[in-house]
Amino acid sequence: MNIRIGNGYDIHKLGTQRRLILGGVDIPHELGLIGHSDADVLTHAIMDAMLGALSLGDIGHYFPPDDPKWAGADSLVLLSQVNQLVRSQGWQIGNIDSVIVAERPKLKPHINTMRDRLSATLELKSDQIGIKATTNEKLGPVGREEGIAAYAVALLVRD
Ligand SMILES: Nc1ccn([C@@H]2O[C@H](COP(=O)(O)O)[C@@H](O)[C@H]2O)c(=O)n1
Ligand SMILES: C[C@@]1(CO)OP(=O)(O)OP(=O)(O)OC[C@H]1O
Repeated sequence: MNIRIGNGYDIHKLGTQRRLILGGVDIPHELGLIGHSDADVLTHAIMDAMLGALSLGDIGHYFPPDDPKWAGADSLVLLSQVNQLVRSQGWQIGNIDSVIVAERPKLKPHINTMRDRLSATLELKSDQIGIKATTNEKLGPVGREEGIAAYAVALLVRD
């Protein structure tokens, strides 16, 4: 059995007139994440963890932020493409774990929906995806609600 591990990180600024999408879930909040795509930091961190596990580069390589094709992109569509890439090389996902760092809003009520969306996209059982939320205890840019960050690790396995 071959095993590979990867990690991913992303952060986006918060602003008005934007939706807050995390793990493919549209979360009601007065601020949303700013980006070229839908700025779903959790999904971006997970993609980078999967790519990193196989030394396949990062999401900017596959979905360049200056390519108009990805303007407003649904990150779950991009995640599906990364999933196909990983599986096409004979790898399966053992599990993914992640943490979202956000001062507000309270994410706990949305975590299971995020796990359902992500596991459906990745063809996994929802218990193969861990998602936690924590505040940054009001410290730094995330603590000042200037942005939201996410970290992820992915374990890939192959016979
Ligand atoms: N945006 C967030 C942040 C945190 N939570 C939940 O609250 C718990 C305590 O967070 P601390 O940062 O104060 O340690 C955390 O374990 C999460 O369950 C949340 O739902 N949304
Ligand atoms: C997926 C992409 C596509 O533009 O999303 P962005 O919203 O630009 O987000 P970022 O995490 O800065 O870079 C990744 C990009 O490849």
